Amino acid sequence: MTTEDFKRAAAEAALAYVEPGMKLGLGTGTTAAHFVELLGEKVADGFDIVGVPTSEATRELAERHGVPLTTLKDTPELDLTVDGADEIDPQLRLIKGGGAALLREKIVAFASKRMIVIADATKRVEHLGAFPLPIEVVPFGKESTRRAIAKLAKELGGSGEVDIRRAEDECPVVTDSGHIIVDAHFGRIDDPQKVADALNRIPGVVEHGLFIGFAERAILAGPDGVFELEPLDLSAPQRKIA
Ligand SMILES: O=C(CO)[C@H](O)[C@H](O)COP(=O)(O)O
Repeated sequence: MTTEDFKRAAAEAALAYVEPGMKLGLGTGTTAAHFVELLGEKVADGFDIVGVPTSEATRELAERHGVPLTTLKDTPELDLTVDGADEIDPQLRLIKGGGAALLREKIVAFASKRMIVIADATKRVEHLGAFPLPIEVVPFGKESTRRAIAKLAKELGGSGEVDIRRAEDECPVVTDSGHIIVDAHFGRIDDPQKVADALNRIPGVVEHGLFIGFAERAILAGPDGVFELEPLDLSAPQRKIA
C-alpha cells in the first residue's frame, strides 16, 4: 500500500464520526482531500451534511464532488472539523500549515465543537518541531517580522532559520487571506504553548501553525493498520480499528 492509500484509509475511518445533519469543517491538504471526495460519495447516496471549506482549493474540490457548502457567516457554529496535519504529538498537539491554509483551518476548527485529525502514520511524532513551523504573516513589514521570528526561534534553541515560502515561480506564496507564509526552524519544541504565546506577541504574525487543544482524536493509518489516538493517551496508538 502507498502513502496515498494510508491517507485514504484514515479519511474513510473518519466518516464513521459524521452524522446526518452535521455542519462540518472541511480541512485542506492531500489527506483532507480524500475525506472530501469520500464525503461526496456519501452525499450522492443521500447523506445530508453541509461543509465549510478551509481554503479555496477545498472549496473547489468540494464543489466538484457535490458536497453542499456554506460559510461561517451563515453557519458560525460547526459540529465537527476533519483535517490533516504535518505533525501530531502524543497529546494531539499539531503542526499545521504545510498547505498554507493554517489561518482558515484554525478559525474553522475553533468554530467547531470537535476536531478529528486524519493522517498517515508517519505524521505521528514524539516531539513537534522537525517540520518547520508555518507562520502566516502580514506582507507589510515582512522582513522585520521574519527577523523577530528568527530571533525568537534562536532564543528557544532552534537554528533560527526562517524562510519565506515561495511558489515554483519563486514568488512568495500568498494565502487565501492575502498574507505570506514563513517556515520557522524552532528545533525540537518542548513547550508548544510557550512558542505559541511568544509568536502571538509579535506584531505582523497573523497566526501560527501550532494547534494546541484542538484535536479530540487522531486517526492514523500505516502498514500496521488504522489506529485512533486520543489526547490523554500519552503512549503509542492503542486502539486498532481496522
Ligand atoms: O495544514 C495543512 C494545510 O495547511 C494540511 O492539513 C497539512 O499540511 C497536511 O497535509 P497533507 O494531508 O497533504 O499531508
